[in-house]
Amino acid sequence: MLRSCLARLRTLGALRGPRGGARPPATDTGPALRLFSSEEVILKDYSVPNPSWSKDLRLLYDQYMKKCEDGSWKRLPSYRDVAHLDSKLIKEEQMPQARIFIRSYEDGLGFEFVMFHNDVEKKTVCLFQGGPYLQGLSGWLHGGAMATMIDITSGMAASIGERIVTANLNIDFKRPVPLYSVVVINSQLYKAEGRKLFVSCDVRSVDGKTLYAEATSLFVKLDPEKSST
Ligand SMILES: CCCCCCCCCC(=O)SCCNC(=O)CCNC(=O)[C@H](O)C(C)(C)COP(=O)(O)OP(=O)(O)OC[C@H]1O[C@@H](n2cnc3c(N)ncnc32)[C@H](O)[C@@H]1OP(=O)(O)O
Repeated sequence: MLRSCLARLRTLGALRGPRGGARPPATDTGPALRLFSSEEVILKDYSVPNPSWSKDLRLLYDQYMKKCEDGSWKRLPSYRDVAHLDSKLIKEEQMPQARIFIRSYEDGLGFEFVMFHNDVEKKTVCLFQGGPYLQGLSGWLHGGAMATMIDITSGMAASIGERIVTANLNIDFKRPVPLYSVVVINSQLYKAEGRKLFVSCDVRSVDGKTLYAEATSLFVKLDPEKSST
């Protein structure tokens, strides 16, 4: 039953959620996507403010929500469980505990972020605050955590709603990122060539003055004719 409902929602695009639009109601848990009124399946959208968000993150969030008002930018909702439900690669009943790892920490401990997408400019911006469980060297964010966020943000710039994978990711780490600080990840699709999507990305401080990292990446659209396993 759930599978058929999800398939229907996928067709309607509902699982990708309300991209942008009206500002979500400010609640402790954030707005939820109710799949069916008759079923207890509610997906919580995590890309809205929670009490762990710093002032910097909230201010930037408000600035980008303003940019959404004319429709040029859309806030991208983010769910904990949707990817595996929405994937044709695995069967959800085989991996009931699977979750998206960047959403698997409790509020404030891991990856706090929200993404905004501009479809005309092919840009995705991620406002990211790294929590204490992402520590690498003392007091700094682990480079792998940064790489994860660069990957996901670049992937969104490459293609929203299509089945793509990262084929190649090159990162120059320029400065260590202090734990708990907010950074702005700017990514842009600059070339599409057949199934290949090329994205550039940089990571900067909130004031834009500090360049933390630069990256380029290649995403490849999965070929439905080929087996991915
Ligand atoms: C909805 C938005 C989602 C946003 C988030 C997305 C982020 C996802 C983050 C991930 O964690 S993805 C998981 C990590 N990545 C993988 O597991 C990918 C594993 N690799 C593969 O599955 C395959 O190698 C791949 C699909 C990338 C390519 O295999 P295919 O057999 O489909 O294609 P093929 O090998 O024919 O390559 C297609 C083109 O890409 C090129 N290519 C593939 N891999 C490349 C590579 N590594 N470097 C450069 N070019 C590469 C390849 O040369 C070729 O170019 P041409 O068309 O010009 O001939």
